[in-house]
Amino acid sequence: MDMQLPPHEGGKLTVVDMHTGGEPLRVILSGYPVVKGDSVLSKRRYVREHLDHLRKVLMFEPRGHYDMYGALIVDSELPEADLGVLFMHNEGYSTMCGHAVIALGRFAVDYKLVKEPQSPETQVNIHCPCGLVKAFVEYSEGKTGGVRFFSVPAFAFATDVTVMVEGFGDVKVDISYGGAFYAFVDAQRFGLDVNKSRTRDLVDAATAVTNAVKSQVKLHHPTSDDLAFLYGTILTDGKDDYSSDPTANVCVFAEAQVDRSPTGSGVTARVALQYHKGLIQLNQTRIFQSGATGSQFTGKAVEETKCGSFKAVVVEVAGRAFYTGVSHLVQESEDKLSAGFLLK
Ligand SMILES: O=C(O)[C@H]1NCC[C@@H]1O
Repeated sequence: MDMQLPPHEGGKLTVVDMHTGGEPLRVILSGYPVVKGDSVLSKRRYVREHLDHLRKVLMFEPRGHYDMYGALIVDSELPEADLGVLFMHNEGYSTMCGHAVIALGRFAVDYKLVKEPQSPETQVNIHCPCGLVKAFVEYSEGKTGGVRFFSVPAFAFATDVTVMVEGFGDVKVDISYGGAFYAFVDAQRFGLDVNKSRTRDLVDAATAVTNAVKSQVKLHHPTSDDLAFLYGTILTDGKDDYSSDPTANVCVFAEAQVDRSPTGSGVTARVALQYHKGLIQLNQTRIFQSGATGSQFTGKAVEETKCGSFKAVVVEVAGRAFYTGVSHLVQESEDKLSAGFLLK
């Protein structure tokens, strides 16, 4: 059978699809216009202002879905970076994405974005909007495997902040930064269990918290205003004291989007919070499990540092990504739904 598409007009984008712990990553291979801007952060602003229609083509139905996630590889202004990246999701463009870094580490080695791969690990420096993230990709006999990465400086922004959450009253939240800002709350506060409750109930509670924090707490980041926004809320099982057992969480980010993975930037922020509270020591590894799929990442604080006046830590996160396919996405000019749509 002929596997070519019949003749058609309109744009064509080629993508490689992957997943990390169940969370999708659609890596754009070709067909995306040149992104203007002299820094990764200014490129992020450029795509938001000029090319947002392509995010909808790539992320939304009928080619994607409500919870789709994407990565656009761009040039970086940092000499030590092997690649720059912009992340995209159902609402816009994030500043950090750990599950994507784990997938992109493999992708960069497999698609030869780094010079000579080294065994047992190949280093890939990925310039994310939040800063330079160093990833180490297992590499043996021509095959890539698991990936660990070192985060940008991560810090507890505020703990035990009381916010008024619609439908739930006063709720105490912690706010922490792991390349993006998250609010953290024990799911028990809402009578929920991150491993067992219906996803819809977890989403409703987390979204109410996100809305409350966004309207009641002013965030700031020492290096850039572009980083000073709340990306989402992470509901946890409350098991923050050190244990060799896994601790579970569910991350609801962007426009009520649910992460299937344990959330790399969320693990980073949660480790920074646990370290700040004296619940874990440097180099004590914890296992973080997704309440959504049961997939796991490990995380540990490896070094104390500073971010502006905040006491911060560098966090190492590790996980594994897999390829799921390669696709040519086309837009037929007569297709009225071609621009993309979402069902809420
Ligand atoms: O792993 C992460 O950090 C990301 N996954 C989706 C939401 C976050 O950006």
